Amino acid sequence: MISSNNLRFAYPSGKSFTFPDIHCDDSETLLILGQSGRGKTTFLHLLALLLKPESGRILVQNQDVMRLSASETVRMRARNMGIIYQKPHFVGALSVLDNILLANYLAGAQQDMQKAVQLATHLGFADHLSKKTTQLSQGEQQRVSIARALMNNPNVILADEPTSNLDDANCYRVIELLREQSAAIGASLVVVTHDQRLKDEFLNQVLL
Ligand SMILES: Nc1ncnc2c1ncn2[C@@H]1O[C@H](COP(=O)(O)OP(=O)(O)OP(=O)(O)O)[C@@H](O)[C@H]1O
Repeated sequence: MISSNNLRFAYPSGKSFTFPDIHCDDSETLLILGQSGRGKTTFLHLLALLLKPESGRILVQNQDVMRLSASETVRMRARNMGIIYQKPHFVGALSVLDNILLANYLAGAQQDMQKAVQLATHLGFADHLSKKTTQLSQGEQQRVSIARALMNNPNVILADEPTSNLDDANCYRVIELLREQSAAIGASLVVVTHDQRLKDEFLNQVLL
């Protein structure tokens, strides 16, 4: 589960935000909708513990993560959170497979080749595992991002605009995969987006 209360944040430039409280239980989904510039990525980066709020509280698996030290925060993120960034941030020199296995390495876990191949097969890019990520289409890269985010069976999956550059067919396919995969491991799935196509796809929604 993940929840936030009274989160406030300000960039050094002065732009400041007060975010609505959210709560997403294990196996539940939450859509955070907002137009461009409303602070969706900022909110997701706060939930992902990549930014520190001015005030407020974030609970992950009922643990107050604001109390963690810097190294505990890094460990908590790597082991318990699967993050699908707006831009995938792959390591260009590595193969698709090694980019996925990197998630295990960063979490200090054993590399699970079998799981990587299983996910790639399920997500439909097993034929591309030895390619470089730049050789893949945007839709394929999005699916690689999802596989990477799932490698450590996270408690929480956070996805930033996972469908924004995809055509309708790929948009619904990616959302279905995200929902299906997070349900399979009992994770909370939080999606931030401006993509109005997702409005009817999620029961729980918050507007920014
Ligand atoms: N590092 C930063 N320093 C200063 N201001 C920033 C920084 N990052 C974002 N902002 C500002 O904060 C506001 C919200 O940005 P954010 O990326 O969170 O919005 P968003 O809703 O995700 O937008 P989009 O849908 O266009 O990606 C914008 O006005 C942006 O210019």
